[in-house]
Amino acid sequence: MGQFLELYSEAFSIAMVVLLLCLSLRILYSCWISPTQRYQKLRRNGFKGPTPSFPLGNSREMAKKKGEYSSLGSSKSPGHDIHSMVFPYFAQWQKSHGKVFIYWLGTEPFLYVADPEFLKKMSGEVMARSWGKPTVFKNDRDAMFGKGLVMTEGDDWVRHRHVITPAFHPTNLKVMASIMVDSTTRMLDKWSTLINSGRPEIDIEREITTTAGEIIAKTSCGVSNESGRNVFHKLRELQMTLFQTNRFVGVPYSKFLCPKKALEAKRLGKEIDRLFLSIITDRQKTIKEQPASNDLLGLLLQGSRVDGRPVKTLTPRELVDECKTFFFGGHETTALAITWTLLLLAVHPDWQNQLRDEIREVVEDKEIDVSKLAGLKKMGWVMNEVLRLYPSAPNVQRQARGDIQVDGLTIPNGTNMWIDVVAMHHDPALWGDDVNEFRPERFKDNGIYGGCKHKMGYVPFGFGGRMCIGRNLTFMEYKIVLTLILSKFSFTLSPTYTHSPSILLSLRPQYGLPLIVQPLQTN
Ligand code: HEM
Repeated sequence: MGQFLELYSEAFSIAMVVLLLCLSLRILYSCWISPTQRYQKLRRNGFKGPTPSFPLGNSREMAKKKGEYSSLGSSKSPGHDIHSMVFPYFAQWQKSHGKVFIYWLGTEPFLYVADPEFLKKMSGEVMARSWGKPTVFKNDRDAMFGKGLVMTEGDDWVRHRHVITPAFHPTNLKVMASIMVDSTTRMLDKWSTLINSGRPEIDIEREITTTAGEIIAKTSCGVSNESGRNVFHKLRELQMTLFQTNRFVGVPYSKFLCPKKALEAKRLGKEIDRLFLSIITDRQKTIKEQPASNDLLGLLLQGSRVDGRPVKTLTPRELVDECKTFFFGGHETTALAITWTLLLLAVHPDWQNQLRDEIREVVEDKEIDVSKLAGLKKMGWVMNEVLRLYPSAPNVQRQARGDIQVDGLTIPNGTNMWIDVVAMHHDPALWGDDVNEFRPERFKDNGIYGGCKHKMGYVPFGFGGRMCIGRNLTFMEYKIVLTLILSKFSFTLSPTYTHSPSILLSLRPQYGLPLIVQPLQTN
């Protein structure tokens, strides 16, 4: 017996040593050998960039530059030259390495691209289904997007996009207009009450974000007030948890460096999944009895039934991820586009008046008729110009799923891409000397490219086959919300506003947007 125990403990010790050795080799490989090999391959291919240190890559330098900006960057008056405010490290590196270079988040190489011609050639080499999304972000944001459309790849992406695209058809979106009108009207009634009680200063960012959250809760999966608010709060909490202490993206095993954050994100993610799953199963149960509902989830559920029988499309688990994707991707981006618009209109009262005149002409003081929204041309230019100066989605990401050739250079398989939308939208070489001025009329005769010298230089909704699927929903919501606000109120910038655009996944005003709001004088 004693001999057996001795043999057993010897075998156990050997197994432990082998296990530790394997673990150390694995850590050594992921932290050192693999990144060094990739670094050398990129350099051999002619890609330069700031020198990384392992295992943090360039993250420390980025955090330092960001910190320097935070102590200097904000100002009282809104200047629109924001690239060096939001991405001070990229602005600095561009000076020494040009518009295409490699930088490192932890041990992950990122190809930085702010050159539209390079972007055109690179995207011309790859079909939409063959693009990947950076694995580091997929892992980091799993609780938020799961395997929803934003993060899927290959055949799965084709299937998801194929099933979801019809739901965003303008005919389906039209019936959502009344939800948008109702939610906005409720918000404006609240503004009237605030103004009447002597409080005309309103935090517009918070108001618009809440209303857009309510709109997306109803238009995406038909959830109204209480359950919608619940999901909305949980998603918001999750976003804060994930992005406020986001120092170690790309660093191997960084989950273990911030275990509290990782556990909290997991807990919130599971709670949100449970809420959505119960909404979806309830809807599936009632789909036979109830008439078709017109929200996105209802359309996806109807699409998955032919002659009353289910056909192979999206599973309940996949629908949960899509609902999360619509909910998150759909409300904040649109809310911020409206928020930045109200800032710009507050400092350009001439444009406030021009839009009001246009609304009077096109909508004629009647109830909003969706078919007339296309007639709000100037409002369209304003939206394009706002998304140029303050793109809600400040970057677009990809990952190479095979070697890509561009101008004789090889971008190796696995390289991540970071397309700097803010840089291209603020590049005087593409837009001219007035690049940092608010001039909506630049979109008047120049269509959706606004006179940009290169068609890939204006990409607020991304590019190629993976371009934003929700843009028509945004156009409609933007025009409805703005029409209702401008028809009732005028507004100016509050002296308490501090201009500090910053990134928390989306581009937002760091200290909110306080405006002084007044009811319009009726004649
Ligand atoms: C101002 C509003 C919006 C902006 C600026 C915006 C921006 C973007 C951008 C830049 C992308 C990435 C495109 C690419 O990778 O090339 C994207 C993708 C996506 N957006 Fe939007 N978006 C907005 C509104 C919406 C709305 C309202 C929804 C849905 C309700 C939505 C759902 C999605 C989805 C599902 C994708 C992934 C598409 C795919 O990979 O196939 N977005 N959006």
